Amino acid sequence: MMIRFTKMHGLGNDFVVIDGVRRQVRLTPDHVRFLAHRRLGVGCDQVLMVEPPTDPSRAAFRYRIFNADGNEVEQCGNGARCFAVFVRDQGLTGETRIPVETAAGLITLQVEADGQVTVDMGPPRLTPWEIPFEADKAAPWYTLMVNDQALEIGAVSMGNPHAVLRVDNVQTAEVARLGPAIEGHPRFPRRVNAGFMEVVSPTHIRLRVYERGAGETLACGTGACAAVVAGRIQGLLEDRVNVDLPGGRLVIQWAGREDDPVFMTGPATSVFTGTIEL
Ligand SMILES: N[C@@H](CCC[C@H](N)C(=O)O)C(=O)O
Repeated sequence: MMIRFTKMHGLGNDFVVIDGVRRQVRLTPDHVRFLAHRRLGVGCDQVLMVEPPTDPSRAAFRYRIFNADGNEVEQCGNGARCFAVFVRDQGLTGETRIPVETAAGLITLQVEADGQVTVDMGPPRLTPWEIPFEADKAAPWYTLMVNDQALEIGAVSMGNPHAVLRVDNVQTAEVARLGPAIEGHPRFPRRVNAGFMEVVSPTHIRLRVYERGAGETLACGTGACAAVVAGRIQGLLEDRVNVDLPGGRLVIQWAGREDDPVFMTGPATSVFTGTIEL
């Protein structure tokens, strides 16, 4: 099967985006791994599939997310912004406010006048069973034993699971060593995205994320939201925070109550389009 795709990125977190609205496309895990392969395929951190909604009264689209390892996952913040630009560029909608179904629930995107996209990611989920994370009750931080090392982590779901570790300096953080060990830690039964957060001030953090199923990426939107939520719960951050990732800056806002939605603002870029045989 020959498919058309658009290569996009959000601050360097890159995607192969496929229109599954005009033509039904069924992707297997092997297809995803091939598309994501940086030598044999197109190359990306995630494959995004845009589809018709299951409930047209709530949203015009559903968008699905597949990690480079072939697994389908619940949520992707940078992907959401790229999805919004994709459906407009493809002429699938002329709206600037776009509600969309994801595996983690409905989220709403707003395309701003300057081309940036603000996403209402919904409220964070903090109870351990919702993340999912093995712990007796919700707490601002937990001690996680990793290779005989006790790490203090925050645990947050933004629809997908995140562990957030505070570090003194993101540049020297042991992302390559600790990232895979946290990702596959047995207390996270569905594995986890591992964020390494340096708090510069109450309104500014630096962040690197070792993503579940993709490895370290240049940016992670849900990771930025989770880091701000974890930092705010720990009393370190204010309600509007600039998050500097290796690929650039996101602005994250969270008023701080458990049912308050998290808002993420940042860019989304189209790089090229192509066709590929699956
Ligand atoms: N890059 C994404 C997150 C993609 C999914 C993640 N790797 C997971 O497995 O949950 C983002 O920008 O949020």
